[in-house]
Amino acid sequence: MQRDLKKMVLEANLELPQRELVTYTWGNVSGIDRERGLVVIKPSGVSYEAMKVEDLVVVDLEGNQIEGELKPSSDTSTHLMLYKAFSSIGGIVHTHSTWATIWAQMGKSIPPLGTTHADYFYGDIPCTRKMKKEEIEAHYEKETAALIIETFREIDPSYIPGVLVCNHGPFAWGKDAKEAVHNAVVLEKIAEMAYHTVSLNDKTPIIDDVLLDKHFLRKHGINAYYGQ
Ligand SMILES: O=C(CO)[C@@H](O)[C@@H](O)COP(=O)(O)O
Repeated sequence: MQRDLKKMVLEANLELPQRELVTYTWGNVSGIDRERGLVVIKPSGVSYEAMKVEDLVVVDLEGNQIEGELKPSSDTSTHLMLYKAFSSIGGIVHTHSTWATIWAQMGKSIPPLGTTHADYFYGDIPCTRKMKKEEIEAHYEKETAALIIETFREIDPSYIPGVLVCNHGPFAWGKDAKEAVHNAVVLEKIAEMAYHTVSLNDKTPIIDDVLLDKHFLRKHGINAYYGQ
């Protein structure tokens, strides 16, 4: 497995505590080598402070362990199903970051209330429906992915690079593990600002489509002109 992919996935995992998106061993980041059909993911339950590149686990898209001595993240099945369903993504992160988890526990999608949101998410950051008892009792991690895929039936994941799993927490993604964590950091900041905005004025207007278009498309559209 390419060492540079492993290095990126390690650095992305280490950024979770650095950005205060996780506590203890919560959360996980993976990255995919689509040419080889292999995924690098964090080992389960290992402290970030002690994590080394050789601790990372490599699995194929069926979940067979290809490299690594440790057990892969307990959320590995969720990551694998999302890679299969969303062909445009190259990295996935799951956290229990405080403000995004508050919205997930409320079971509420985050509406676009400002241009910060519009710069990264082309509309609501959706919250999934509640998971049914029988789904929880089945293969929980696969059912979590199925819930996200169901929520994105009509949504292009490259326009909305994140989701809130009801009663659980956020997942975010990007073209690679580094961008997935960037989107997770932004999702958390948007969740915090939206929470306070709605607390101050629960009738706060969502932004007009024209402003949503302006901000999202100047960064992500075919005629994007943001940055160098
Ligand atoms: O969300 C959860 C559990 O719901 C995970 O973030 C957390 O337990 C981390 O698990 P792993 O260490 O990745 O197996």
